[in-house]
Amino acid sequence: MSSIAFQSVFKRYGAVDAVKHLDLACAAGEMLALLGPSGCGKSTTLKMAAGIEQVSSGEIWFGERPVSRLAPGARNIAMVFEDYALYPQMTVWENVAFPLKVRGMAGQPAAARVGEVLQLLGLRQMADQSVRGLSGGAMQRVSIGRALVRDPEVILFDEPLSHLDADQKVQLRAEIKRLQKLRQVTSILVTHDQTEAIAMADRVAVMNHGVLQQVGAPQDLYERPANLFVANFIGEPPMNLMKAAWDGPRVVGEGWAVTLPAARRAKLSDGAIVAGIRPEHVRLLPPGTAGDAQGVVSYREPRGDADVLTVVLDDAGGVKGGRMVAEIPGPAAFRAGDRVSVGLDVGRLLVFDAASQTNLEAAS
Ligand SMILES: Nc1ncnc2c1ncn2[C@@H]1O[C@H](COP(=O)(O)OP(=O)(O)OP(=O)(O)O)[C@@H](O)[C@H]1O
Repeated sequence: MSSIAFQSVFKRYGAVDAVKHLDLACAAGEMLALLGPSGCGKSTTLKMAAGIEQVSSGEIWFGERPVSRLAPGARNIAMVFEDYALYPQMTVWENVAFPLKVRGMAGQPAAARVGEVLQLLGLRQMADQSVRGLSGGAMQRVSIGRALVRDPEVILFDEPLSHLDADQKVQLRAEIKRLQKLRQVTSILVTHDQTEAIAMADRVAVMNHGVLQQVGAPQDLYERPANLFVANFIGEPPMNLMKAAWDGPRVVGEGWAVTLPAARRAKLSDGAIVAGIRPEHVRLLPPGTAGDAQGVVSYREPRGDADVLTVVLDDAGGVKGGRMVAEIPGPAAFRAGDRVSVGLDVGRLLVFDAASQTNLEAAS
């Protein structure tokens, strides 16, 4: 297995800069997810690794080997596509055996490899079936088998779960992760679905408008987003991001205020800020209880084990109250129209620079 590194990679389509100065590495045996909204450049990045698209400038390395000028066939990669790309007239066995056949591998060694991969994927019983009648999940397992069978250096997964039902998604997500770890195959996964990226990848690279925003372990992105884009993109319901200002050690927002510990405040520069707090770090208390804000519940969305409540804060200090979303264990004691006191977990409050949009503490 080899590592993959994108070194100052740039891709331009006419006037469109699809990927801008990408520096990103995926370690040998790691699964790295490329995550971002439609048009952010994640598919283009994957296609450049595959050799389907050429880089405009920069280099892609597989281990010590520069590959950006190599044809796809010379890169020793396998791809798993969202639409499975199987040969419909062939059986499960024939589809998985195909990459070996085109490389001239036949007889007992090929049969043993195909058999082992089918076993690994729980496809042994279906070996002689045509792939035509299979469920989406089974078809995708066949296509994963076809990718694994020849021990590629790298597997590139392009939205592999996007056509599957919710329960098949969950199953296959775990299956892909298990196989990837078992075989220690370096993998890049492209997805627009944060749940998928977080569940499957060792690290997640978040892109927007062709620019890498942050790369890190899922928990890092969740707890220490580098900027407002990542803060807003990761997490559901999204983080509360609220215009705020400094008043000494106090962060004052629209209808709320908290005091930061002196040591923390001392490290943060002055200037216009945006404060961020995740809904699960907002507490709702009975009205009149001391809190960081007071307000009225405007909307309650039950989510089974948790409820998501939107609170319209009271005006304070001559400033119109803003909105805040809280996620609390369900069923919540509060309903739309109830007055509440709002408590913020100040240790979890993030402070972003309003102009540069960067997390002031992640940057320091
Ligand atoms: N072949 C092409 N010719 C011209 N522009 C392209 C081409 N392929 C992609 N682009 C443009 O490059 C940008 C990045 O596209 P890309 O497909 O990589 O994004 P993406 O994040 O994978 O989005 P999606 O999930 O919708 O595929 C977009 O603005 C897109 O319109």
